[in-house]
Amino acid sequence: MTTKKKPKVYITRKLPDAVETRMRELFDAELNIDDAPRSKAELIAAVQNADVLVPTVTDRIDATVIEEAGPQLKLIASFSNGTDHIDVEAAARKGITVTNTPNVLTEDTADMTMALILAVPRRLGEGARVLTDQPGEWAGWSPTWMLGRRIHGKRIGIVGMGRIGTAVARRAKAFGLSIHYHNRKRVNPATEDELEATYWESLDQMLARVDIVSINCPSTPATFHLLSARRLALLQPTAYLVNTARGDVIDEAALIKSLREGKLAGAGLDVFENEPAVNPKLVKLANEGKVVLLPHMSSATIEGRIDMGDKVIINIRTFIDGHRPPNRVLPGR
Ligand SMILES: O=CC(=O)O
Repeated sequence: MTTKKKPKVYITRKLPDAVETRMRELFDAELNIDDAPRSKAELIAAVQNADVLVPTVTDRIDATVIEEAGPQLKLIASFSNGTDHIDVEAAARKGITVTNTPNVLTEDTADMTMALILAVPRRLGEGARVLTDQPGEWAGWSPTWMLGRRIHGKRIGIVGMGRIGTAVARRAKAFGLSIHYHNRKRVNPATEDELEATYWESLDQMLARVDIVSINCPSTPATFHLLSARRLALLQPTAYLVNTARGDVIDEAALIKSLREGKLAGAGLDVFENEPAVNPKLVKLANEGKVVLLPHMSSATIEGRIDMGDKVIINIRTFIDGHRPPNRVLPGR
C-alpha cells in the first residue's frame, strides 16, 4: 500500500489552535506561530515551494507574487470572505484555483455593523469615555446632556444587498428602521417582502433620501470609491455612514472633508483605505465624537474563525481529492 504524500500547505498567519492542529494532522503544514505578517519576499518563497497557499486579508497576493509561483502551486485557499487582496485573474491565467470562506462570517459582521449603526448616532463611544477618561468627573444625568439621534423610525440605505447586507437589513428592521437598498440586481421578491425593503436602482437617489448608509458590498474595481466626493455630497447633513466592508469603497479623504465641514453627521468605520495605517484626521474626528473607529474586527469571533478554518480545510481537501472545491472564486466575480 502506498501512502499519499501530504500536500505542503503554507499558512501566512496564526490561526486558532484547533484549526492549526487539524491542519497539521491533515497536511504538511507550515504555520506562522508568532503571527508576524509575511513580507513579499517570504510570500514569493512560499509560492515557489508550497502546493497550497493559505493567505489572509493582510497578504497582498498580487500578480507579481503569482507570476513567481512554482508549477506545484495549484490552490490559493484564502482564510477570508473578501478576495480583493488576491489577483484572481492572474491566478486563473496561471491555472491556480482560488477559494474563500463565505457564509460563516455573515452574522458576525452584520452584528458589528448594527453595533456601529447604534454606536454612532447614540454616542456610545463618547459616553463610555466620559467615565473612563475622566473618572469622577461625571456630574450626573441632565435632560440636555449627551443627546444623540433616535434610530427607530429612520431610513437605512444598504449599499450591497448580498448575504451580509441582507443580514444587516434583518437586524435594522428589528430596530424599527425602514429598509432601502441599492444592489447590482434586485433581491428576490420574498426577501424584499420579508424586509419590506425598497429597491433603488439609482444609488445617487437613495443616498439623498436615507438617514443611515451601510456599506456592505465587496471591494472590486467597480466599487472603488463608489462613495466618491460627489456621492458623499448627496447625503443629508444629518446622515450617518457606516462601513464594515472595505476601506477603498469610500473616498476616505472626501469623507474626512465632509465630516469636518459638517456635511455629514458622523461615521462608523471598521475598515480603512490604508490599513493598518489610520489617517490621523479620522482619529481627531473620533476624539471630537464625530466618528467611531474599530480596527477591522467585524468578523472577529472565536466561533467564526474556527468555522473559517473548517472551510479552508474542506476547500483544500476537496481540491486535493480532485474535485471542485465548494468555495471557488471565479475571476471577475
Ligand atoms: O474582512 C474579513 C474577510 O474578508 O474575511
